[in-house]
Amino acid sequence: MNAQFPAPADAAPAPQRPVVLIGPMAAGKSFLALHMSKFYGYDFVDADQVIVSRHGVIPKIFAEHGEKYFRDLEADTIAEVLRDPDHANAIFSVGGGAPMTPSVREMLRHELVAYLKVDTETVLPRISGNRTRPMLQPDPERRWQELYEARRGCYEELADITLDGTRNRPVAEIGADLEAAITRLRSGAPDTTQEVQA
Ligand SMILES: Nc1ncnc2c1ncn2[C@@H]1O[C@H](COP(=O)(O)OP(=O)(O)O)[C@@H](O)[C@H]1O
Ligand SMILES: O=C(O)C1=C[C@@H](OP(=O)(O)O)[C@@H](O)[C@H](O)C1
Ligand SMILES: [Mg+2]
Repeated sequence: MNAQFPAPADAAPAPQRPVVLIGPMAAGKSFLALHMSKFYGYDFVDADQVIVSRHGVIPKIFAEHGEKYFRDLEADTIAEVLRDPDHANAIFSVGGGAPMTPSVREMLRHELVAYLKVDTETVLPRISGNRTRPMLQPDPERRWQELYEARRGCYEELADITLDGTRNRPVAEIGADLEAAITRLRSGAPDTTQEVQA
């Protein structure tokens, strides 16, 4: 939840901050962040891509070092991106499990956070047979549901903006909603995004 928005009317403009995209696996966070860079000119940063570029693919990190090691890399990466002025204009997608790490959750409380909400009908076809997300093994559909139930409260609590990614909505529509919400919040108006049914 963001402490800087809206700024008091008489305050100097706050320096620009990234917008952090959270939500469950395969909601389309990375896809949406890339879309926002192409269509609206934001910097694109994806925490998993940074980790992979430095440490190799995620299944191998989990297999060789375990989840805790990955979570530490993830938390360090997120902290680094958030303090980098070069990424102040980023739409920053983070992995679905990132907000479950207490230090990450604490960082995100001070940032502008958009939660990409999806329904099972949208997401299950995207993860069926998935072998690249270690947290979904060995039964992606069942594991996705379990993790979603365990994590959804955390996503809801952090969200300044809730994006409707249900019914397989096209990324262009979700992106337009995100752009409108960012503009609204940065201008100091309250977010009027309607809660969606998942
Ligand atoms: N709005 C969308 N419409 C159709 N397919 C999508 C949409 N968003 C994501 N996808 C597809 O779903 C898959 C997972 O998306 P991804 O961005 O990797 O999710 P996340 O980063 O949330 O795990 C990708 O193959 C992507 O092409
Ligand atoms: O939810 C999780 O625990 C994970 C989500 C993945 O990212 P996406 O949410 O982008 O798929 C990736 O960080 C890793 O496989 C763990
Ligand atoms: Mg992703």
